[in-house]
Amino acid sequence: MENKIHIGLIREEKQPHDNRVAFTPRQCQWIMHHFPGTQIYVQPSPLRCFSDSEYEKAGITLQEDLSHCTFLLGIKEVPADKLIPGKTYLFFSHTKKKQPHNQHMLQTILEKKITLVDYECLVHPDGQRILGFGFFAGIVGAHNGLMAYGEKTRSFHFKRVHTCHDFQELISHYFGIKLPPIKIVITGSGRVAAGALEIMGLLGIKYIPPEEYLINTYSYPVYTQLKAGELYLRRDDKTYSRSDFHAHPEAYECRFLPYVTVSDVLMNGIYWDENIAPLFHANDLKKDNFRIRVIADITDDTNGSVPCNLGDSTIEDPVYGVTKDNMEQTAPYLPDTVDMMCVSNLPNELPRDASQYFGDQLMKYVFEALLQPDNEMIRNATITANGTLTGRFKYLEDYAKGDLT
Ligand SMILES: NC(=O)c1ccc[n+]([C@@H]2O[C@H](COP(=O)([O-])OP(=O)(O)OC[C@H]3O[C@@H](n4cnc5c(N)ncnc54)[C@H](O)[C@@H]3O)[C@@H](O)[C@H]2O)c1
Repeated sequence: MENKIHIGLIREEKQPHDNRVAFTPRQCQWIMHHFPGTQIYVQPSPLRCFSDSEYEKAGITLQEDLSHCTFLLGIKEVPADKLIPGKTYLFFSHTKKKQPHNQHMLQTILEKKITLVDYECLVHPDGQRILGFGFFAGIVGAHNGLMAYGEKTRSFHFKRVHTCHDFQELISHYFGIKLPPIKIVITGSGRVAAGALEIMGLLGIKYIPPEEYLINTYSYPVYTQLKAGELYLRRDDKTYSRSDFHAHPEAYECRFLPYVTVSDVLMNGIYWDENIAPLFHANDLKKDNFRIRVIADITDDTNGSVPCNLGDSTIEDPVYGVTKDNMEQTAPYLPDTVDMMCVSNLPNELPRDASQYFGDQLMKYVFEALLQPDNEMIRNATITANGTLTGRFKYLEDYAKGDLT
C-alpha cells in the first residue's frame, strides 16, 4: 500500500465551474485493477458530472486532502492558490501561447516547484494531438445548429442536450423525428467534423458529394462535407497541398462562397487562424442570394472563419441573431437574420460522455507512459519540471518572469 503511486482527481475550481473529469468511476476501477501499483483518490465535488456517490459506489476513495498524491489530474486551469507545491499536475493550462490570463498561474507553478504536463501538448509521433473534446463539441454543436433551424422555421423541435442524462438519451430523442428538406454544409475533417457527421448519421441525413450538392435540389435533408483541400486553393496555381497550406495559409484563397447560396445551415468545424481566409465576408451577407439561415460555428473564433460570429453565446442562451445589413446582434429566430450558435464549451452539455471519451484516450495512450521514469511523449508535453521551464518551453521565459502583461 505504502509503495503505491497515488493519483488524485482534483475538483474543478475555475469559474465558471467545469463539470468534466479526467476519469469516470468505471475507468478508475479499471486502472486500479490493471495497474495494481496505483491508487486513485477523488476530491469531492458537488458539480462534477459523476457524483461523489458514484465514485464511492465504485470503491474509489473520496478525499479532500490530496497532498499525499504524486499525480494530480484536472481538466481546466487550476487557481494559483489551490496548487499544491512539488506535485505533478496534468490539465489544459492554456499557457503555451503566453495567454495573459494564465501568466500568474504559471508563475505560481514555477514558484511552487510543480511539474506541469499539458494535455494539449501530448501528441502521437506524427504530431496529431492525443487528447481533445472536439468529437463531443461536434455532436452538441450539430444538434444545437439543427435545433436553432427548427425554432427559426417553426418546423420541428429539439430538446436541449444538457437536459439529457447522456448521449444515449439524446439518441432516443431522435427516434421518429422527420426533418424538412434542408441542405447542410459541414466544414472540416477533424474531431469536431466527425462529431457533426455522427449526428447526420443518427438523423438519417444523406451525404451528397460537394459537386452534386452545389447544383441539385433534394426533397429530403442532405449534407455535404468540405475538407481543407476542397475549401482552400493556392491563389497562383489553384493547387492544394496540406503541408504547404499549413506553412503558407496566406497564399491560399477560400472557395466557400458558392455554398452560401445553396445551403440552409452551416456547421463550421474547420481549424482557423488569422492568416487563413474567412469562409465569406461581411458584404456577402447583404446579397440577396445569401441563403444560410443558421450557422453553428463550432470552431468559434470571434470574427474568425465566420465574420458574423460576434462573440460567444452560452449554454443557457446558445443562439443569437445577426442582421444581414450591418451585422448587429439581435434576439434569435427573427425572420430576416442569420442565427448564430457560438458556444465555446459545447462538450459541457454532454459531460459524462465527453469525460468518458477523454478518459479512454488518456488510459490508452498516456497513462502507462506517465508511470515510466522518463518517457519521450510525456517529456515533450512537460512545460515545467520541478519549477523550471523545460527546454522546448524556454521561450516562455519572459512570460514566466512577468515581463509581459
Ligand atoms: N466550441 C467548442 O466547444 C469547441 C470544442 C472543441 C474544439 N473546438 C474548436 O474546433 C476547431 C476544430 O477542432 P478539432 O477538435 O476538430 O480539431 P482536430 O485537431 O481534430 O482537427 C483540426 C484539423 O485542423 C487541421 N490543422 C491543424 N493545425 C492546422 C494549421 N496550422 N493550419 C491549418 N490546418 C490545421 C488538422 O490537420 C486537422 O485536420 C478548433 O478550432 C477547436 O478549437 C471548439
